Amino acid sequence: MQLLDGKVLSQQIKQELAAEVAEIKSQGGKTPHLVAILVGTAGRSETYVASKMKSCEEIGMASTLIRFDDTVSEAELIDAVQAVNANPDMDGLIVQLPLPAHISADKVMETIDPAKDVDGFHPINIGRMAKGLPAYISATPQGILEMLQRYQIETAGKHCVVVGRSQIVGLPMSILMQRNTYPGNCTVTMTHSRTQNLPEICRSADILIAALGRPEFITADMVKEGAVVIDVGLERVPDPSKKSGFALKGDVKFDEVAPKTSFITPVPGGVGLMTICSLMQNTLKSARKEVYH
Ligand SMILES: NC(=O)C1=CN([C@@H]2O[C@H](COP(=O)(O)OP(=O)(O)OC[C@H]3O[C@@H](n4cnc5c(N)ncnc54)[C@H](OP(=O)(O)O)[C@@H]3O)[C@@H](O)[C@H]2O)C=CC1
Ligand SMILES: Nc1nc(=O)c2c([nH]1)NC[C@@H]1CN(c3ccc(C(=O)N[C@@H](CCC(=O)O)C(=O)O)cc3)C=[N+]21
Repeated sequence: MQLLDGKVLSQQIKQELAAEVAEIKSQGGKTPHLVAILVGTAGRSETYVASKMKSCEEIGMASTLIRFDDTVSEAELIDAVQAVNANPDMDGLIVQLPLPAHISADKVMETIDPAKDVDGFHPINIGRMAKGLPAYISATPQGILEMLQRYQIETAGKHCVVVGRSQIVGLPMSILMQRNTYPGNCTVTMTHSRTQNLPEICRSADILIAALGRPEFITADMVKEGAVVIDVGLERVPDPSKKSGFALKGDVKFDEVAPKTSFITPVPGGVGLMTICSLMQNTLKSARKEVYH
């Protein structure tokens, strides 16, 4: 078993990004700039956004956090998105999810200029990604591809099982793994809560990607000997032995699954850190006008 180590990789990627940002600045170019819109203070959104902003700082990128109370109206939020769209100094925009129930996330996402949509959530980017055209790829799936690539994991012809069909993880992941490029060329099975015989399907996976949000759902009996296991899940579960009162758990029961695998991502320290790197990579691409000209 080898760890797919998000800490090591994200440090490496941040160093590469820092060098690229420094080069742009030394040539008198504009500093790449990521903007995050955060609504309310609920859940872990605040922590994640803070971590994104801090990572930007570390690599010399500019970042702006725009905060709203959770009573903000959809129209006000859309105005804020349009102001970022119109500001040539700002290269990338993320609107942290989830949004309060009275706001349509789809409507807000569709308002983001696809050329600044570094999360890759806009229908235009999802469509372009599916067609294999230049696009911003959703940050978490892109981070997973980067992991597979940097650990040189063979994917062609393998059976990849994706558990979960969310628009931000499972769906784009399943599309990406079947594309005719590396990493890809897999035979993909996409599963969800209505799937029958899930344990059996998981057991036939050479590459198993768990993104369902059910702590420790994937147990050893669901994993083939030698499989590559990618754990996207990240949930808080009560743990009185911890000072904070909770522990972070993935969708995979790590201790019993890890010994059976060839490669596995830890939680924390895996996919989450790669997600943040993808956002910064995409912001740099936007500043360079690499995806949209
Ligand atoms: N590390 C990172 O960067 C990120 C981590 N996450 C984490 O990943 C997890 C998933 O997030 P997200 O994709 O947004 O989740 P969603 O809740 O949007 O989607 C969950 C998916 O899993 C499916 N599902 C739920 N229960 C089961 C089950 N028992 N068997 C099979 N499928 C099931 C659902 O099926 P159905 O469609 O039928 O309801 C749904 O498609 C969460 O723990 C989240 O915190 C998310 C984003 C980024
Ligand atoms: N518009 C939008 N874009 C997102 O990219 C987005 C989002 N909304 N909503 C929520 C999910 C979740 N997400 C994570 C980011 C970082 C970690 C991360 O840094 N994880 C670390 C630390 C975990 C911790 O200590 O809490 C780790 O796994 O080691 C995790 C999860 C981005 N998301």
